[in-house]
Amino acid sequence: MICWLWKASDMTEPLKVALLGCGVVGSAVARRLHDDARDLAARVGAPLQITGVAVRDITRPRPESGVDASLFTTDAESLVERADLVVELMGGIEPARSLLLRAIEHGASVVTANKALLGEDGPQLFEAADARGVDLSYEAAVAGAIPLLRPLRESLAGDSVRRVMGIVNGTTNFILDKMDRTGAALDDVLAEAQQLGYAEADPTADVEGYDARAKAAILASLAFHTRVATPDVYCEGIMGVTAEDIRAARKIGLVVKLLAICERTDEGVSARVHPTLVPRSHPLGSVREAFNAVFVETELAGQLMFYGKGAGAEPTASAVLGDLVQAARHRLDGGHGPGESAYADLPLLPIAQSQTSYFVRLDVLDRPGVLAQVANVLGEQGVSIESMRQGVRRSGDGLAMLEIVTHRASDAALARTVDQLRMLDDVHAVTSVLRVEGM
Ligand SMILES: NC(=O)C1=CN([C@@H]2O[C@H](COP(=O)(O)OP(=O)(O)OC[C@H]3O[C@@H](n4cnc5c(N)ncnc54)[C@H](O)[C@@H]3O)[C@@H](O)[C@H]2O)C=CC1
Ligand SMILES: N[C@@H](CC=O)C(=O)O
Ligand code: NA
Repeated sequence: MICWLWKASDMTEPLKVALLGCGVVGSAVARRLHDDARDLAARVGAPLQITGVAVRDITRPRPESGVDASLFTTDAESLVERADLVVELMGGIEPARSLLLRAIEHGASVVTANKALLGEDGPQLFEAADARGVDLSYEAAVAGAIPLLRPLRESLAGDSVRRVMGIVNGTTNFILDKMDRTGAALDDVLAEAQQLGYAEADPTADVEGYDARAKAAILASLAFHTRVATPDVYCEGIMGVTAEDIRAARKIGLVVKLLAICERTDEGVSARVHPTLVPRSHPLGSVREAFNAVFVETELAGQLMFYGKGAGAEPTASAVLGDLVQAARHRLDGGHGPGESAYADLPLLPIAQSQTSYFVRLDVLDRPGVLAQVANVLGEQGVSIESMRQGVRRSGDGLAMLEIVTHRASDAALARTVDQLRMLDDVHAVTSVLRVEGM
């Protein structure tokens, strides 16, 4: 027999929850608030009552959300003024920012999954939440369901993070993984990712790396106690990754992943997002489909790995609801969680100072002395060669293909090297330059 410890008489007044947006994630959150109301109330100590859901069109039926049609409204402003807890799942910058600020001003704790907004305007929102003494929580904004931000904010608060490196965009991982396994074209795979609900409404944010860039800004800010905004993050998306790059990488045991890499060195902190080659044997190399995985390296804990679903309605709803329950508990206790921590204020380093290995592919004239010329250019720039391999092109055009993997070098040295290689008469084209990590 199931014995419920919770009784209606134990409960305080319901906490009023306003939901902003009822799309992929919003409707999954609403559905769980409805279906799991009893459990959630027992965990919080008070029922969570949806008092309204802001949508653009109240006439559209949304049976999947389980929300009573009378609760849909287009008047988001007055909805947030009456709420104890506001969950923003509209996405975009405006009106999400104004609505969250308005909610905070009226004393509500807020939960959001909106990395675009946090990456752009996190400090303004944090300052408002700190000043009002309310929670601003956003676990779903980075790596969806994976508990990652709370560990960085709370569990690792006594440690020093040196590096955060991972796959934080499910759509691009889905695309790159599918291209790797099937040789399919990027556009076909993207359409599938959109159908599965992984891609942003405008998938440019995924494929150009902007989504991962905003997440990298959030991660670097939390990890290094330093404000890092989206424009501070170097960003290259996956649109330039060709089937040929993927095939060439496969031949030498590497796989292409879009990585967000946040590092702390003696000089400062850096954050970058770019397609990266990693060994197939590396834990990030075996992350499939839309899964996310993030490595965190700290001084005391050493290496930690976080893995799970970074996108999709229900996984994202899990993180949103976790934040909501925590904010509701704080509300009942009269306290709030940690606010922004940016005390370290470390210098932000340009991409030119980043150190990594590189994979460079060239089409060269197939004649004696070419290898020596190429090796000479790398040597002059202080870029050391890890391996060099020559392949034959099938086209019979007198060209050979040269693939070089370097040891770690600065981005600036590599850029100079590529410029010099392009100037050699025997180099027909530099067809690919990709960074390599985890070797
Ligand atoms: N879909 C996913 O897997 C994940 C999404 N997120 C984030 O969650 C948020 C929501 O994403 P989705 O649910 O996927 O987007 P969506 O596009 O499915 O849903 C957003 C909803 O908000 C509504 N909306 C937009 N502006 C509005 C306004 N001014 N007033 C009323 N309603 C408005 C839209 O009509 C739409 O129904 C975004 O910030 C996104 O970045 C975060 C992690 C994963
Ligand atoms: N479009 C994003 C959704 C989650 O943030 C992704 O693909 O990871
Ligand atoms: Na998360």
